[in-house]
Amino acid sequence: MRYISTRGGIAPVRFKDAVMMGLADDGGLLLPESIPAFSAEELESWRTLTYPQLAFNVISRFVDDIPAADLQALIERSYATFNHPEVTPVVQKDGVYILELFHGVTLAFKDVALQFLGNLFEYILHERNERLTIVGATSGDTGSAAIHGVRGKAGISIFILHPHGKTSPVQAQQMTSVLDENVHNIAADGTFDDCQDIVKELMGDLAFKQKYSLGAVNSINWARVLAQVVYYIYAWLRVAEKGQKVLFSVPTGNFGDIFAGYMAQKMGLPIEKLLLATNENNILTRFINQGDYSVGSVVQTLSPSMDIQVASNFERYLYYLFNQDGGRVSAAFTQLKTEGKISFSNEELQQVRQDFCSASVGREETLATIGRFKRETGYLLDPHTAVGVRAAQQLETGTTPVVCLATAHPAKFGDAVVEATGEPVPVPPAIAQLEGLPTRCVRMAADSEQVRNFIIATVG
Ligand SMILES: Cc1ncc(COP(=O)(O)O)c(C=O)c1O
Ligand SMILES: N[C@@H](CCOP(=O)(O)O)C(=O)O
Repeated sequence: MRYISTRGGIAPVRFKDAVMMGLADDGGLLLPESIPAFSAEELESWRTLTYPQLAFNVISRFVDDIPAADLQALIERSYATFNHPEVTPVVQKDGVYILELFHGVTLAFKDVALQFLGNLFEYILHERNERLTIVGATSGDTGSAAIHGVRGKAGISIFILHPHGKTSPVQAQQMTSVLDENVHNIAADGTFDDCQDIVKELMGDLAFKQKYSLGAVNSINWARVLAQVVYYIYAWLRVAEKGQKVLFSVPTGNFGDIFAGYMAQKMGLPIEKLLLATNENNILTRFINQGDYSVGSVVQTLSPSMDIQVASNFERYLYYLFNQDGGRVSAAFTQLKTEGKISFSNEELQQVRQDFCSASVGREETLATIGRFKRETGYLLDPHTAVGVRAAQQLETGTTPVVCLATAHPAKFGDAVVEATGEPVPVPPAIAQLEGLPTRCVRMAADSEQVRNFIIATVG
């Protein structure tokens, strides 16, 4: 399988090179040259597979430069760290299915892909005898999952930028209490979008990227999206009958998670609709419902990991929306830079509404959903998941099974959950043990030159 850029400006690369390249060298995002499909019969034959077995079946279709036995071992090692035998179990509550994606080491869905990516990096670096300097941006969850995916690994240094004071206290503690020598946290005075811009700018400086062997852990890295495709299929196998269509509700920020669902659908998974749920940072909801893709300011909400305006993976979707025309994608991003918006034709917007539906859920509705769900089912939702659940409950779905992605454990966002329920949140050991741990973090302006100099001074 070869990978191409959404902007059409690079020669195709193979999987391992795509993983190491992260952001495509022409500034675009990497995608497989073609999408491997599965049949309804094949899907049926996967019903009895364990999560790692299914992951191998799906991921191996996109990878032809790692021997099967090595890939299988790598996948098994990645999911052995999860504290649930099913890895991503599905539970049924109040008429919807909840796909629990928070049983990994840092209690958020990011662990599903970042345990895999950490092991993949280690494998490729060992094979090539190379080093890697990871530069990543986080609104709270990617950072801790990436740090836990690569902490202590030989040949890897990791620099994670988060917006100072804008993550939950648990998220900040999870990142900054990791004191391994290869881990460097930067608290930037700005928003997640500022942090993501810095990462893209540094990765876009090809001389710097090459000299310091920069790598990406954000979902700009194709391997992140690929690993996330698996749990859509896993969930479908648990809730649907042969051929039955399912609706997935996806709390959305950077568009990586819902794009993985879009890929699963393109591979052949019977998906009725992907419901894109946003908090008050609702640019993508405005886009889907009104065709208005104009960038606003990031606002702080109860679901801080979704406090994002410019979603990086939206570019991957645009590539398909624009009939795989890299020139049109480049033009769209030039327009975004100069005018702060992207314009679409009526036909394109019609297609968007076939692919997605969308709703934005505000603070009061999020709190009310967590409170009501707890009272009526005894189940605690985190604020991100609550956005997806509320969005789904507003829809007329008839007999279509609805799967809501539970993207984080509620204890990561204790303040919001206490405000919603009036009760303390049971704290899992992974969070309880963080209390009082020493931390290390450098605070800096959201300025790419300062970050660049810090990286140079640190890795030498
Ligand atoms: C808990 C949680 N929910 C939802 C999201 C949104 O996912 P995505 O950025 O892939 O759209 C994030 C951040 O990525 C998150 O950390
Ligand atoms: N919500 C994310 C933001 C980064 O998203 P990614 O999927 O592109 O890594 C976070 O928690 O950091």
